[in-house]
Amino acid sequence: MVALTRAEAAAKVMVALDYPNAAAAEQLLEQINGIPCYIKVGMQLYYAAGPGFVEKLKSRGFHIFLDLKMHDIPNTVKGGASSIAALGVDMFNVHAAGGKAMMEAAMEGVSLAGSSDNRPTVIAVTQLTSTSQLVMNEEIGIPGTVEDTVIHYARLAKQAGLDGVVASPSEVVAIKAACGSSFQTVTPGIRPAGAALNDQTRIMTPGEALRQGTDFMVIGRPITSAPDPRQALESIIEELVSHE
Ligand SMILES: O=C(O)c1cc(=O)[nH]c(=O)n1[C@@H]1O[C@H](COP(=O)(O)O)[C@@H](O)[C@H]1O
Repeated sequence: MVALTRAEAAAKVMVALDYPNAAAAEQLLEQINGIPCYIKVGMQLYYAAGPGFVEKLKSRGFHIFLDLKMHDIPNTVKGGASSIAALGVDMFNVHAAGGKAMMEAAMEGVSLAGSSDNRPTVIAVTQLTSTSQLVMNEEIGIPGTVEDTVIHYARLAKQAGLDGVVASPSEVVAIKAACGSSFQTVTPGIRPAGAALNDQTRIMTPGEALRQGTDFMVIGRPITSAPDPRQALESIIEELVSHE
């Protein structure tokens, strides 16, 4: 595997700013100031701080993944995607479970918002990384293996014209085999060795995830709940740089 520079490793990490307000998010951004990682804004922060906060982060040069996981009828998702694309974020997501027509509508919404040259990357959530095989089969009612479901959703997302999927790192190799190496994989469920699992079930360490060939790793609490978030992020980057 080709060794990563520190900047390349940092650019693979998407720090999840799961905070209740802009002030708390700003505090974390201050702590990790100067580290060239991606920033993920999810529903907790977006619903509290709004589009203005996202635009502010963009104007300060951050790469933003806006994680609102849209899942609705195609017309509504088209409108939502158009509004998100107009914000100028770099990436956003929808749920693959909404189906192909819904995902195609998301792409249509993006094209309504502007030129295809600088459009956001659009990805589809497959099976949430908090979902175990048992829960998927017995509670949600989807038969088969999690990997089969993830691959089914990934193929559907590709057919709809999306750029990639959100999945667990354990599914990356199969996704790339099914959809091609340029089909992007964004993987939450990342836990450095010894870190608390919290509500995640399909997990891997940063180094293992890198070895699977993931494009981006979404990491929240292992950084944001650490006593020293900057040091936690630095040590994840170090693990990626030194991983063989
Ligand atoms: O779309 C996501 O980002 C996402 C999909 C998924 O399947 N699992 C998942 O954990 N996420 C997000 O990734 C982040 C993971 O956070 P931590 O579990 O704290 O590292 C959270 O912000 C989740 O909302």
